[in-house]
Amino acid sequence: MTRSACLIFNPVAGQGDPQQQLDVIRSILESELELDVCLTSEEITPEQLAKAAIDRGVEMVIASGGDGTISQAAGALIGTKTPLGIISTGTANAFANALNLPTNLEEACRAILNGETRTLDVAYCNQKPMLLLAGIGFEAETVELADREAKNNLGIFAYVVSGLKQLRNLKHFDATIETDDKEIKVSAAAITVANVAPPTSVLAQGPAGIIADDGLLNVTIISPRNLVGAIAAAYNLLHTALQGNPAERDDIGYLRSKRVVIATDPPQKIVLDGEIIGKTPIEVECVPQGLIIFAPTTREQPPDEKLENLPNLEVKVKDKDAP
Ligand SMILES: Nc1ncnc2c1ncn2[C@@H]1O[C@H](COP(=O)(O)OP(=O)(O)OP(=O)(O)O)[C@@H](O)[C@H]1O
Repeated sequence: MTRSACLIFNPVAGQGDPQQQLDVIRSILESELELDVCLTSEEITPEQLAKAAIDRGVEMVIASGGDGTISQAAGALIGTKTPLGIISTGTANAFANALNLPTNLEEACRAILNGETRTLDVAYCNQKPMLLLAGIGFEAETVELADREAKNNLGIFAYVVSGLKQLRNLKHFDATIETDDKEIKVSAAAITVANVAPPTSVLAQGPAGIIADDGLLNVTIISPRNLVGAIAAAYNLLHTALQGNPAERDDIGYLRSKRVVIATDPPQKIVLDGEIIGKTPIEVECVPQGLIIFAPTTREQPPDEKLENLPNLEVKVKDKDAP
């Protein structure tokens, strides 16, 4: 019997041609699914559309858009048995990158039709669904500067440009962090609470390995003394994350907890899965194994070497046994 699915499609996410993307998605998915296509608008959220789809009894919900769209659609599925299909067409696509999900349209559609699923932790941040992370301070200011116009003009570099602008404006705040077993007071420029995060979400990379199904949130606290310290801290975080090691500078701290409450003085902006949602305080609670997603279990690893087509290329393979 044909399975029923609701496709929630954000027509303004990312920089691609939405009509062409929708045509490709439909042509693949409609071969095997009874597909109900719902477009998001500024007023109609992915969460509302996903809730209505569940009420209609669909067997799966598929979200196509950026991290904001995917996170909000997932919100309606937390704690249900309805799986989420993910087609990333956004600017950063951090969720797909963190979980090694396909970011190519055709591959993403095939992964959904294959039907292999995986169960992940999710969280609620101030009652809103969180798949990736909540950023306080620096990251929120950076995301706010990278508005739709900047993303349309610069793509992913909109975040880099606004991050560099924001560095010149680095401000510290006092924070109180309450975890399952501690209350911590600290001065910081950025605090990130992550469920999952790709290595490019540098400010989340304090601990080694952010595990998507360990039932815990990862908190990274960054307190650089000045601009040079901030750049050095960001470099250290990226470098250690790519090597799978924890950060090791005195101005970076990290811890894990199932629930975290953070208050700041003065109040700081919060970015939740790519969208500004207001100001501190925040309360984040992990929902272990709260979401089922379609995910290929065996994906081809990307090659770790590419040299072909470089100008004047000559490659000589060394004899390992030679002295
Ligand atoms: N039809 C629409 N017209 C205008 N805005 C929309 C529409 N549908 C959704 N939105 C807005 O899109 C935003 C979510 O975008 P989303 O995160 O999916 O993509 P993105 O910003 O390109 O990607 P990323 O999160 O990777 O940077 C929300 O702020 C939402 O209000």
